Amino acid sequence: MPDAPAPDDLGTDAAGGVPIDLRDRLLAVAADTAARPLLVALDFDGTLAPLQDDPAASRILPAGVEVLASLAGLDGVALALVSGRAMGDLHTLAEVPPGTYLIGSHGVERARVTLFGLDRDVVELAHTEADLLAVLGARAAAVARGRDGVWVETKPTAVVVHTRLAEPQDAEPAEAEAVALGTELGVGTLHGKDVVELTVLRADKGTALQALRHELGAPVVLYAGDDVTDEHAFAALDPQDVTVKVGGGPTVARHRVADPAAGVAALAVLRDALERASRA
Ligand SMILES: O=P(O)(O)OC[C@H]1O[C@H](O[C@H]2O[C@H](CO)[C@@H](O)[C@H](O)[C@H]2O)[C@H](O)[C@@H](O)[C@@H]1O
Repeated sequence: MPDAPAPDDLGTDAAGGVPIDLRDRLLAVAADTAARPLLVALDFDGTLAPLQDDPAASRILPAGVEVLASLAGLDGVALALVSGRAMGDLHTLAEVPPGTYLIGSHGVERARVTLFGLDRDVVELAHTEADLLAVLGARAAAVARGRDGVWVETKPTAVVVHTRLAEPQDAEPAEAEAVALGTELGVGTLHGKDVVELTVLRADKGTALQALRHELGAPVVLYAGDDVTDEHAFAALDPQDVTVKVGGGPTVARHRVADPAAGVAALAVLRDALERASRA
């Protein structure tokens, strides 16, 4: 680690924010008719949508909305968002076209966008899991209590202790206590960017993404993500797949872009090359 170029190296040969190594790989995938259907799978927060203090304010960059719509309209391309967000939240915030697959709650939830709303697999908690989630909510609230900027997000299968708005003297003990709470209660614990997520149903993005690619029969997957939880997906994918880390930090991804805008620019490179290939 890291496999991908370090963030400081990106500017040296980057064209339009898209590093040359990544651009060349995208052009090769677009030209390879055996790489169909091509599954383009993308994380949401920090990848398509720049990080925000308020999670409800997150939106995909406008250029990203446009490129996703055109990618999804191409023959031989399947589009998926793979997020830690709860499914309802993801569907509300993500402006993606009908046909898009949505994987939410880090792989617990699965749905497909249709013209008439969401076609989704319903996830129901057993009584013991629902009771555990209630205990988690109460205990996580106690972790946040009295700490400025620390708050708790509740999801259908998890709770999330957020610390983005907190100073280190509040954030660090809150995160440590949240991790200890997960250990004490024997639940799944995911440590992301200024969040500790405690979940009663364990899943990971890598397992969910590989399941989707096998269902679709996709020989090649492009996956881009920015957070520690996206490393599960990078690690689970195959050598022929295209893995892109967005931003800094250690990664097993093969490629790196500096930020969401550069990630969207890379998707535009792929879209343009696929359109050229379809006309050839
Ligand atoms: O897998 P993702 O799509 O990246 O979702 C992961 C978590 O995203 C949200 O939290 C993150 O984004 C927030 C808005 O930009 C930011 O305030 C927070 O610090 C980030 O960790 C979401 O609130 C979580 O539930 C997701 O698990």
